[in-house]
Amino acid sequence: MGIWILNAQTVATGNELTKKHILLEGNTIEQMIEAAGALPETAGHTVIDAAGKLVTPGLIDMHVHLREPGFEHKETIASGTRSAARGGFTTIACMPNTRPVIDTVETVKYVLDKAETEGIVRVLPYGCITKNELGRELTDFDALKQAGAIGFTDDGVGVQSAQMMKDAMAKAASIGLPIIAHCEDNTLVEGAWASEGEFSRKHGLKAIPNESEAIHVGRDVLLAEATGVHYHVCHVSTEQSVRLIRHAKQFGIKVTAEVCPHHLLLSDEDIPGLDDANWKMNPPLRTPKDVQACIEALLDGTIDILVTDHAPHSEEEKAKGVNLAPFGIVGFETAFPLLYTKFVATGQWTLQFLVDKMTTLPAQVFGLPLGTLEVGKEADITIIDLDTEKAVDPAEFASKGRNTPFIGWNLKGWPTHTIVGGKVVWSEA
Ligand SMILES: NC(=O)N[C@@H](CC(=O)O)C(=O)O
Ligand SMILES: [Zn+2]
Ligand SMILES: [Zn+2]
Repeated sequence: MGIWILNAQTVATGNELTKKHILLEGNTIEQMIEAAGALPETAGHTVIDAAGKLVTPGLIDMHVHLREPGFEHKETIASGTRSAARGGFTTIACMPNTRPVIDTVETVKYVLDKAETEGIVRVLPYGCITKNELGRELTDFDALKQAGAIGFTDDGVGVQSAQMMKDAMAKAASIGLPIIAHCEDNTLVEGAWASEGEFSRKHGLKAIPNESEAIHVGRDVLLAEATGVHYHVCHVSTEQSVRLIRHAKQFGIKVTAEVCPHHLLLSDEDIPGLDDANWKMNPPLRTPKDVQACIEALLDGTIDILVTDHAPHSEEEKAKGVNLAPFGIVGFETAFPLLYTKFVATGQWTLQFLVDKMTTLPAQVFGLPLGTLEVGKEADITIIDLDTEKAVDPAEFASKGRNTPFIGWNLKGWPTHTIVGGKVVWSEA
């Protein structure tokens, strides 16, 4: 018994949609037929009527924090994957800044086992670049790869030593896995949480300059050139980083990059004040000029993909005030509606552009056999209601985290069904 998705509106080119009936059997897409004339014979199958809805390849998020092991009060693999599914994501790649960090075979296996038993979407773990993310000693890349790590990153902190980064890149290149870099020079950011801009000036705050990010990007593209590694830049947020990535790509350096919805939709000038830590994230919200540069970079392909950097924290932690609260905001359950409403519904992006940046392109960048709607491929599918407008209400989140600056935003583009390997893992109640 399979699943027939009837009258699915799939993305053709631009904003054009093609109506199809799609049959899922086992874990694969078995048939896709033009929806014209009589309906297919559906007896013996589950039927989902997708009339009027958008049907896309399952969304892929290559930068998320699931917090397990160690920070289960913030999120677990169970709650995090439910949050992902509710946001339409079928595959997520999780960062290793847990406790313990994911720097051993055992911890990689722990995450994969938990994902298998308690998760509801595909979970791909990254391993640490350095032991304990301390920047002093490389982890065992061969062993971590063997255990299932899909790349290496010390996300949460930048690798401060150029020599350490170069060694990491050389090793990663030799085993064909990417380095995913959180770009941040610690000597330039100490004690600050807001970026250099109107907001920090107005409030007399010590500020994080754009160079703190871009210095690492500039250093690392040179090291990537020298080592031949696939180098992927995390959460790009500055005009300077964009410029360096664009330049590196022109020279044929194997660099790819990601950007988060919040760095495309919010600037430092939107931060309402000093009493809400839901506006505190790393990298910080930058100036309107940086926001514009990131949007342009996504449009011209300098930035390859969209990610959420879903970073849940508890309400108690975020209530400590802007100076003490941890950096980070949740992202799974608002990403698609935010981007659809603000960029596609306003006519700035095509639907195809948005969907590609969240499906086909992340799969391509990381070499995953996912991200397309084709017969014979994995039946990972997201069904989305593009019409119903609803306000963001964190109380409805499946995530344990409620830390979002987008509370109350009226959005369209809410997922209604998330299908992983031919199974409906989440659907709207
Ligand atoms: N993005 C954040 O603000 N926080 C992330 C760390 C990170 O992605 O660097 C976290 O782990 O909370
Ligand atoms: Zn980071
Ligand atoms: Zn992160």
